[in-house]
Formats: sequence, structure tokens, C-alpha cells
Amino acid sequence: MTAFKTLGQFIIERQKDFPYAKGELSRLLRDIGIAAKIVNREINKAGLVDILGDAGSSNIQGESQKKLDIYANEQFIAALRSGGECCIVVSEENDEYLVIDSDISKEANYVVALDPLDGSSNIDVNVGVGTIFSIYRRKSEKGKPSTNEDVLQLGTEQVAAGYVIYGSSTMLVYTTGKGVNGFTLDPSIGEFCLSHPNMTVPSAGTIYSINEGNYIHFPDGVKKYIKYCQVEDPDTRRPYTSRYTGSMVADIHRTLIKGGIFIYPPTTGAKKGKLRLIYECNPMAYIIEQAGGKASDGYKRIMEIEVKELHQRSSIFIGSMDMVIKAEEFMSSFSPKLFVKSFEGEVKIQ
Ligand SMILES: O=P(O)(O)OC[C@H]1O[C@](O)(COP(=O)(O)O)[C@@H](O)[C@@H]1O
Ligand SMILES: [Mg+2]
Ligand SMILES: [Mg+2]
Repeated sequence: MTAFKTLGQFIIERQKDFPYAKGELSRLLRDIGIAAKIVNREINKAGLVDILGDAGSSNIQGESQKKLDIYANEQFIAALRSGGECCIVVSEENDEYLVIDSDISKEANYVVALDPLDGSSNIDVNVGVGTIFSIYRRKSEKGKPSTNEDVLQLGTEQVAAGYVIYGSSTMLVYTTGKGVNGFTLDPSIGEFCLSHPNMTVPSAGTIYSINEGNYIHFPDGVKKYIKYCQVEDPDTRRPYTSRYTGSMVADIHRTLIKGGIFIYPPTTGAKKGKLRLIYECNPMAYIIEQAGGKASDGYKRIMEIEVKELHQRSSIFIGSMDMVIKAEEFMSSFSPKLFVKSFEGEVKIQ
């Protein structure tokens, strides 16, 4: 019987990659793993406990919050608070950033950005959902008040990022800038075990993932790229197949393993796309880049996009290197940046 390395063992072992490490990041990743297990337990019995459906409140983005959004948010914040390695939390479900004011956290080094429950529209229908996290070092001095500088950092400043997918099995996938590793939760021992070491995304794939229901609102570059994916051409293994779950975590996880491209473009209703830069696009971009793939807004590298607001949105083209490059070519040919700037007006002309 193969003895699998647990997440805890792996984290400690990998600490040697960071000569000056004092174990803070290791403990922080441990805390995230604990919260993921607690949320997983509730998701697994969602239909039996009062955790499905709307919470009756909405977040700053005007989205109605699901009970599981709130529950997951509370569990992750509680685990980060009791673990003591996190001083600030940015969450999709909190309008402002949260300063963790416990004594031990005042001396903490790390800022955590969270999408506590990703794929909320799929909760009640038992389709895979997830949690996304991103970790930064604080910029403000320890013990001093936190500032916007702490939370509005470029994606390139991430020290770690990851996601949990609550699917047919529950997995935690993360990077600290030295490759990507995946751990599967073994419910019989309550441990995440290393099941997918050194994950890499194939440079080419045959799957494209986009909500085609918004087709008429897409910029020409995206419309043309979709047409390109659907053309018969065996040499380039086209037509590609279409897969879209409505949960970014599930679509990115499939893309990481099988290759492909996931696109959430600007639309007339959302000129900057829908997904949030700090706790959805940047962490996923870090993981996919660390796995050998690419992530941009159709023009610019996601992790170099200036962060001005907590819940700032960005369009995203992410996945296999060759496919993202091809999609970017279509964007620059048919939706040059200037064009997109005045996108709303153009729709009427198209
Ligand atoms: O229904 P749409 O517009 O295609 O949007 C689906 C996208 O929205 C999201 O559900 C947004 O995330 P949240 O569920 O965390 O708000 C993504 O997971 C998913 O990729
Ligand atoms: Mg999300
Ligand atoms: Mg969410």
C-alpha cells in the first residue's frame, strides 16, 4: 500500500525551498487546509442541513449571497483568525477588507484574499464548487495600521495561491512559486494527500470554455475565436469541444489537467468582464503560469494589471499557452485595445 505524503508533511518538507522561512506561511497553508475540510464536510451533506439556498443578503457587487457563501466565509476567517498568521483578509463576501485584530495576528506577516465559495450558482444543483485563495506579504509595518498598499498589490507579488475544488473528490491545489501540487482529501483519515505532484498544463488542448449564452454581447475578437474553435481541421484537432460548468474553479481545474482555454471576456453588461482580479483572476493566473500556461485579459498579463479597487473585475483568457496566444491574436486583430475602450458604442455598429 503506497503511503501518501500529507499536505502537512509536504508543506514542512518544502519549507527548505525558503531558507529564511520561519514556518509562518506553512502554518497559514495549514489553516486554509483546516477550513477547507470544515467547508467540505458541510457541502457533502448540503441537502441534509439548512445550508442550501439564498441567505437573503447581497454583497457589495449586488450578488445575492448564498447561505454557503456566508458559511464558507465565516469558516475561513475563523481558521485564519485562530491560526494567527494572517493580519488582513480580503473577501468577496466582505465589502471592505478585514483587519484581524487578535493579539497574535497583530504581528502576522500575511494578507489573504479569498473567494470563499466559487461557483455559487451551482451550489443548489450539486455541481462542483470551490474556494480560491491568494496570499501576499503585508506592506505596512507590523503592529502599525494596515493600508490600501497591503491589499491592492500586483498579482506578481503573490507569495502563494491555490484553490479547493469540492467535486467528485475534494482537492486542494496550490503554488508557492515553485511549481503546482495537488492534494486529494482522504475522508477516512481526514487528510489532504499528495495525489498530483508537479502539475503542468498541456501547451495545447482541444477544449474551449466560455458562456456562449452571452455570444451576442462578446467583442468581435472573441466571436471570431469561437468560430475558429468550431472549424473542421483535423491537423489542428479542430473542432474543439466546448465545456463550461459555471464554476471557475471547476473549469480551471479541468483546464490545468487536460489543457484548453477558459475565457470570461468583457461583455456589453460588464465591460471589464465579471470575474474579480484580486481573489479569482490573480490566484488562478499564478497557478496556471506556474504550471506552464498563460493568463491575460486578452492583451495584458493578468498579474501585471494594476489593482485599484478591492472588488475590481477583469476579463480573463487563461489556460494552455498556444491557445491563449491564439485567442490574443484574435483580440488584437479584431478587437484592438482602443476598440474595446469604446466597446459599448461599437455593439450598436456591429
Ligand atoms: O454564469 P456566468 O455569467 O457564466 O458566470 C459564471 C462565473 O461566475 C462565478 O460563479 C463567479 O464566482 P462566484 O460564484 O464566486 O461569485 C464563477 O465561478 C464562474 O466562472
Ligand atoms: Mg468566484
Ligand atoms: Mg464566490
